[in-house]
Amino acid sequence: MFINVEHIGIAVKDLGSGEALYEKLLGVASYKRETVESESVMTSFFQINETKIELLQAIDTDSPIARFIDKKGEGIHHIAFEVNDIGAEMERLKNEGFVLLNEKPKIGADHKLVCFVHPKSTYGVLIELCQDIKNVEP
Ligand SMILES: CC[C@H](C(=O)O)C(=O)SCCNC(=O)CCNC(=O)[C@H](O)C(C)(C)COP(=O)(O)OP(=O)(O)OC[C@H]1O[C@@H](n2cnc3c(N)ncnc32)[C@H](O)[C@@H]1OP(=O)(O)O
Ligand SMILES: [Co+2]
Repeated sequence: MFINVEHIGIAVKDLGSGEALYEKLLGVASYKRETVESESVMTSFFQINETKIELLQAIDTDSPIARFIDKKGEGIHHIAFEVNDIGAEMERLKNEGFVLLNEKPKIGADHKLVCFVHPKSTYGVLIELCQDIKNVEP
């Protein structure tokens, strides 16, 4: 089951400048920076009540963020939904014909297990599913 929009991912060339601008815009500071080596990204999170913004900078040229910015420029990169059971939701979406970008849930930022749905399945929007690791059945 999808619960809510967990975060909106925004690709930026430089995290420091992105943080300065979003701090000015939102009126709150980033609450954490986190590098996800497996995704070749460095992230910075802002939270306004239940809504989070995730700024993403590539940490190498092979990063999906680097390719995205090369192709489309800086801007909204993905929408992440919190789900109650990422394994079950991946199965359901696969059966519904959505193209998943990873076979199994993978470790994301901010203590989450994540999976991505190919934008070609979703009218051009990269969708991320995420489940808080503390809510995952052992
Ligand atoms: C996990 C840590 C953190 C978290 O929240 O926990 C993150 O969110 S990390 C975010 C970065 N990681 C990912 O995005 C992983 C999933 N993404 C991918 O596997 C690729 O980026 C993929 C498959 C979406 C695109 O791969 P690539 O750029 O190598 O391929 P193409 O350039 O050929 O793109 C194919 C097609 O998709 C369009 N595209 C690419 N990225 C996006 C996007 N973010 N939103 C919408 N559309 C996108 C691209 O323009 C191509 O379309 P076409 O019409 O063929 O030009
Ligand atoms: Co994300």
